[in-house]
Amino acid sequence: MSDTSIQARRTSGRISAWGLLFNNRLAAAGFVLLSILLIAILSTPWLPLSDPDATAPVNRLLPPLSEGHLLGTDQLGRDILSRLIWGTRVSIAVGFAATLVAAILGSAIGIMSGYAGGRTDNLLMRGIDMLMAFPYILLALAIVAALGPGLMNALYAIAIVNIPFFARNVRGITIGLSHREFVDAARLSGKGPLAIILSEILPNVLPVIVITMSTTAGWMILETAGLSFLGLGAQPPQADLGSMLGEGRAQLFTAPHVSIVPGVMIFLIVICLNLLGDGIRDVLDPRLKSGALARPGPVTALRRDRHAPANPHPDASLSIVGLQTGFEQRKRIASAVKGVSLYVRRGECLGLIGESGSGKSVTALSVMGLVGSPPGIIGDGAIYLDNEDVLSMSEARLIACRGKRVAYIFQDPLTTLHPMYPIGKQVEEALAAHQPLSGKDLAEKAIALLDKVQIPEARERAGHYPHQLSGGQRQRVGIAMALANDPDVIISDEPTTALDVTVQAQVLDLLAALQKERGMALLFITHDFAVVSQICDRVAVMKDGEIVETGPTARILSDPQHEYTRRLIACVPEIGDGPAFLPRIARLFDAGAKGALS
Ligand SMILES: Nc1ncnc2c1ncn2[C@@H]1O[C@H](COP(=O)(O)OP(=O)(O)OP(=O)(O)O)[C@@H](O)[C@H]1O
Repeated sequence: MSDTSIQARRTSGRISAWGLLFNNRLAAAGFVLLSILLIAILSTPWLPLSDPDATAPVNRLLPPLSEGHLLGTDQLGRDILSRLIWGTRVSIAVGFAATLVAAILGSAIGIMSGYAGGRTDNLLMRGIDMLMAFPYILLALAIVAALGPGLMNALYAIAIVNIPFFARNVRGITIGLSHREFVDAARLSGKGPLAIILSEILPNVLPVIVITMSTTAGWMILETAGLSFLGLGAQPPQADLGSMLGEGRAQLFTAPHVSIVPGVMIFLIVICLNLLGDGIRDVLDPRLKSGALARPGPVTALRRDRHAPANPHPDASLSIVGLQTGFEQRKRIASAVKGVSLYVRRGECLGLIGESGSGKSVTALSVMGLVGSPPGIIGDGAIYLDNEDVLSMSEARLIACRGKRVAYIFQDPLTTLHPMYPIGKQVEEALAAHQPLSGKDLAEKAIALLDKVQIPEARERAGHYPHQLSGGQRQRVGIAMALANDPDVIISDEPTTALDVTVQAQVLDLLAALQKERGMALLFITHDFAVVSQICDRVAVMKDGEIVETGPTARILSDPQHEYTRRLIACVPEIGDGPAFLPRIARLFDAGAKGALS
């Protein structure tokens, strides 16, 4: 099934959500078992069960499978099956109600606290801290002791002790959300705090609340059973799973079934809820489903039947031949790179240009096995570094090549630099990964590198954190880290896209100068022909996972052969274009679309 059809089915309604849920077999098993249980407890009044509270001393402690008593009887001769089903009904109702109360109150406190901040946050969170300062079961006992034993009071106690859990979770997420741009945009549009909370914050925290509820409901049922077990919840003769367990305790050795039966039921309910909770989390978080949050393997997975074509450019620093990389989606593989071949020689800069989603980054990441697996997989082709087949290297050797023979510079250094370490330390780390340096030598070399990439007052700046630098300076740090081990190949993935034009020009000049000075091969990914013309010797144009045209930059610019290349070049505005620029682009793309349809 394709990406879009999963997405379409997901947004079109419940079928896709059910499909995703049932894709997780354990969650599906939990769902089916729980549904059977819910149907049984909802139809309890109409089931042919004997009175759960009717005692019959002559029939006391009958074993399971006795006549008329499928699960036997307890110490007062009451039918265990009947008490079990009535008791499960009570336990689930109390557990779910407590979960709902805790979720509503806890989430409301969390959202208010996280959104308002300041004194409100302080006040609410100190209250929550006080609740958390007691061991929760002691707190529940104290609440029941104050309110008096009984199921309703047990429900209040369990709900209250679980409020902090929801409040803390939701507050953390709300703090993150309330500083996001879409919330600022809502403020600017004139929405009040309540409207922002309801329309912007709540929809974003709701999946987290539902996930937390589904994973804590089992706990709440256990806690309710615990209070009843201690005689503080359900009061005789009413049955719930905890009180049945407590009553069976005295017969644990003479008639173990009296306590084993409710014990097994508690176990089943809790395990089913937890499995279902995992499934719900998968449904609500598409990243989990696609494996994007799974811990990726150290190198991209390779298809076993991959065939490695010979290297047509053995003299090139980097040569990619017929590379195919895709992403596993359920039972099929969605191709992102479909047989790409390119090469870069020493001292040369190759521009890889194409529109968003054409597969440039996946091609670049495939070189060092950095496409996350799952779901990424290299299906075919070969990658040669100085004529050595990278995809046949051992995992350890490939990892050792990262940063040493091939280094990357990414688009947004604010996301790739560690926010908690000074930049000097981060450059030192890049150096120490491949060089036996330490102490002062390491620090001096890091400062020299920062100086090399023209960070002003490098010695002082080395102690600064990424957030204290401008975008251009951060990208210079990224370049310094890439240069740290004198790699043969640098792959830079849209390194200037996040920068304004003047800083972009400075960073490009720096990169070009360093590349020529050190004789490195540079694979420069961009979607901007203006940038290509400034820095690249040759250019490869990529569209829909394939290279459609390649050649020297000057030739491609003056005489593009492919329609798509022409359109990309036309996207570069020229001085004097004026208002005619946008209609010209629109006409070109209309013509392209018609061509594609005909
Ligand atoms: N983890 C993933 N799972 C599934 N598909 C993915 C994943 N990562 C990338 N893709 C798909 O691979 C294709 C190529 O993506 P890629 O990031 O290489 O594009 P790009 O040309 O670098 O675009 P941009 O210029 O926007 O960065 C896209 O269709 C994208 O949806």
